[in-house]
Amino acid sequence: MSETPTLDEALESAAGATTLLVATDFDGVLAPFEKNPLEATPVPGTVDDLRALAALPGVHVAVVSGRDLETLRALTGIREDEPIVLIASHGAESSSEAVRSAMEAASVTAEDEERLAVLREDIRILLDDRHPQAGIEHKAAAVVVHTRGLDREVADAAIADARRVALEHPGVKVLKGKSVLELSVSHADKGSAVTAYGRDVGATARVYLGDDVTDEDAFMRMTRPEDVTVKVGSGSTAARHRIDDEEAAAKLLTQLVRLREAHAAGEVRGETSRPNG
Ligand SMILES: O=P(O)(O)OC[C@H]1O[C@H](O[C@H]2O[C@H](CO)[C@@H](O)[C@H](O)[C@H]2O)[C@H](O)[C@@H](O)[C@@H]1O
Repeated sequence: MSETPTLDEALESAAGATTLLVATDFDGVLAPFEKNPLEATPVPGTVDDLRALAALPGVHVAVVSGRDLETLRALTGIREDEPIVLIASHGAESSSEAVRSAMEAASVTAEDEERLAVLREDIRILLDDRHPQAGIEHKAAAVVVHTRGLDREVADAAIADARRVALEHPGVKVLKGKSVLELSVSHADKGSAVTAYGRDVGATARVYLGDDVTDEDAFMRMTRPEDVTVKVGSGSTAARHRIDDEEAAAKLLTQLVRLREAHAAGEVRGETSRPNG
């Protein structure tokens, strides 16, 4: 293998790890963007590939998202009794007890909820009065202003005004995503949450796919030689690898299933596994 492995080489190596964590973002990775956030649908086959990975020995799977837990469960169709962990609200919510416990210090307090209620109302008034074309999304720990599909000037004005409103609310974190401005009272981040899950399962290699600025927290925390960080789409990134789009992400997951199945079959036949675990 060359000093800087190609993505194929890195995946081949990670697939042979004793304990592999596969974690993926939702919007812009598993699911292409839609104007209506509730219409985002995973690329066909991707959730089944996650299920196939989770069924293989020594593989742990997580979907990591800015969505809240209830919405993420509904959009992925991943049931509570399935062995796939959901990490939602950028790490503030999770189906994993270990992740919840690790993120306790960042959990939303009663005071945060009061702050969020006032903020929701101020954002609603702003959009009603000045930006009726912008959309609003309410999440457990955040309110989100949506501008997908709007003219650039209209979108920029809505985002700038929402930022100004946020400044009037101390303790509110502002996250600029793709055609969204998220105003959150949670101080969790995807990097802390997903690495907590990796520690809990004893991952010896971690694969993470993400497309947005909030995924950079995960990319920056996954810097062991065995880690495979993959940025989906354009934009600056701390990830080691890049692929084009959600279709390429779907192919990568299928490739990972095949590679891990091959390693598992090799072990059953008594072949020596790769020495990276
Ligand atoms: O962490 P993610 O899973 O990537 O979630 C980030 C945000 O995704 C959603 O917004 C994005 O997808 C929408 C549906 O396709 C699209 O309309 C919007 O323009 C995108 O930014 C979601 O609505 C946000 O709450 C998430 O934080």
